[in-house]
Amino acid sequence: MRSYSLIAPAKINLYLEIIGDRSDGYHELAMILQSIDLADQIDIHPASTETIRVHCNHPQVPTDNSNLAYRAAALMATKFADAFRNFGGIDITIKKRIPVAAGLAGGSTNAAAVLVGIDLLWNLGLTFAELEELGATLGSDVPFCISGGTAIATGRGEQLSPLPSLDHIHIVLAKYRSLEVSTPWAYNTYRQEFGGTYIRDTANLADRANAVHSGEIVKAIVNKNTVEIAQKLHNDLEKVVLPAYPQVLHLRELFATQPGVLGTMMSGSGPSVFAIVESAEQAEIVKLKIREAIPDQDLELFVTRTITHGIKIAP
Ligand SMILES: C[C@](O)(CO)[C@H](O)COP(=O)(O)OP(=O)(O)OC[C@H]1O[C@@H](n2ccc(N)nc2=O)[C@H](O)[C@@H]1O
Ligand SMILES: Nc1ncnc2c1ncn2[C@@H]1O[C@H](COP(=O)(O)OP(=O)(O)OP(=O)(O)O)[C@@H](O)[C@H]1O
Repeated sequence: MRSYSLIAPAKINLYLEIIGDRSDGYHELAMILQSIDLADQIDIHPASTETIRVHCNHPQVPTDNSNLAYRAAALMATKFADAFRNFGGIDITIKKRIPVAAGLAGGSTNAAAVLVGIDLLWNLGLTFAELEELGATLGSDVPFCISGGTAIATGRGEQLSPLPSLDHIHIVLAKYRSLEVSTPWAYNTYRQEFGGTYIRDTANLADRANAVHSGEIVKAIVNKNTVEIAQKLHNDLEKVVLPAYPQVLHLRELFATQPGVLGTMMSGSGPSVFAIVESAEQAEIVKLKIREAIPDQDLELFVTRTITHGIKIAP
């Protein structure tokens, strides 16, 4: 039986609006998610015994059953128990390049790759819709990570509507290695501070979230107007993360003053911050300028770009 090597790209949030409280404890969201060319590699090998094993080159990533990739494999083993028995175990190796706990969906994209990889390994022939439904049980960002590209995400982030893809928009991305922001903390703090302004009627929640379809940033994406997209970036979670993490606020302000930067925003629940930049050359210059201003090697800097795909087989 063959092995599969998969590319699992990170995502950034071009837009994240918190609409209100849901009865299941999650928040109703209106988001625009975008895949970027910063990716982990996931190798999936068949194993001789009925076990699931995860290996990872990153010390902060657990390899036990708390790893999201492990949980994806366990889900497939339970749902497709006959195939698990017939084909045997699964050995997963994660080559981590995506910064961990960064708001870039690192764990989610690993889980997405495992779902796609096991579907191939066991010849299950699942559709994207079926894989997304399985992915939604693992985490809100997992369904998007499967197909990737550019998409509106509503509900708790799992309801997707594809947008025209944005290729080759130049991005500079920064993250302090030692800084982690917990996603539950970010949402819970937002609820405590801004919960008073929430809409609580369920029908209304979905209507409000769907208003993003006719929003200005979507028009800018449809028109492929990078300058306008950069001006319309938005993330409600900045309201709680920036005041609590002065280093992130500083990064955000530093990016905003660099020549060639069209717009800047925190991604997801942070703490990574990205900037949309005019050209590949400008991106290298911005990266250099940020490094000059913050020589601390704890700050990781990446030049990347938007891409049009999610999980794919490595060339
Ligand atoms: C911040 C984002 O990454 C933006 O894309 C996502 O909203 C979070 O996606 P994720 O990490 O896949 O999130 P999940 O694993 O589903 O949820 C983690 C925690 O975030 C909070 N959460 C998440 C999604 C959502 N719509 N409302 C929430 O309140 C909940 O406290 C939940 O327990
Ligand atoms: N495969 C994995 N890759 C990275 N982290 C993982 C993985 N599985 C579990 N984790 C744990 O999940 C935590 C969050 O890491 P992750 O990189 O997924 O965050 P994130 O990018 O903020 O996710 P999101 O944007 O979906 O909220 C880490 O602290 C780590 O311990």
